Amino acid sequence: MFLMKDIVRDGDPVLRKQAQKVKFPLSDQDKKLAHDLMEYLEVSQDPERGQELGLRAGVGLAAPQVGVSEMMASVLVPSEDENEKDKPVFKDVIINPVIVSNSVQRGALTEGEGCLSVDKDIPGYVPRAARITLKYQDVDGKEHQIRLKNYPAIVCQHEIDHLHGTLFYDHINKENPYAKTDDEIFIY
Ligand SMILES: OCN(O)CCCc1ccccc1
Ligand code: NI
Repeated sequence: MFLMKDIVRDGDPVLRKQAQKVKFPLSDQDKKLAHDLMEYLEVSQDPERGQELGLRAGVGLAAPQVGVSEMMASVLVPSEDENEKDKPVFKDVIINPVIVSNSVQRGALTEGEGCLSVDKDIPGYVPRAARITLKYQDVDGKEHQIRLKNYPAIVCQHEIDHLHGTLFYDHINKENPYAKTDDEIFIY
């Protein structure tokens, strides 16, 4: 079980490295990593258990954030309404993910982004592709190619950035953090 003490913070070089492709079939170590990356999200999103363990809630967690420079990240975007808890909008461990295409249209979260590896709040819009076509392998090595939009698309781009050594604030406009072009959509 990962705890906050296991999460690498900004400044550690592992967060700025290009992660290595994961080989299949997964080693026992990689199987455990995939499980633990998803377990963190599930527990951190459970109010009682998350609080009890002092976890910052997260909708994604990339292997480099726990010091493992491999192309693997968990994503768990819960459904908006509470009583649909067991039907998340997107839930999977994405391995060797590739964004095969993205919309010209950009999108950003109105409240900006945060990161479990960045302790301070960094305000500003994080412009991303509004829609993406994502190709990845799951823990069984099965290839998936899916189209994502809105929050799941934003989260997956945030996680895939981690695998290439990019952090969310790298995308924030230095001159005007809230600069927006007219065709940008805003989510949430
Ligand atoms: O890398 C994931 N982690 O730092 C948790 C935060 C995830 C996240 C937060 C806001 C927008 C997109 C993704
Ligand atoms: Ni992050």
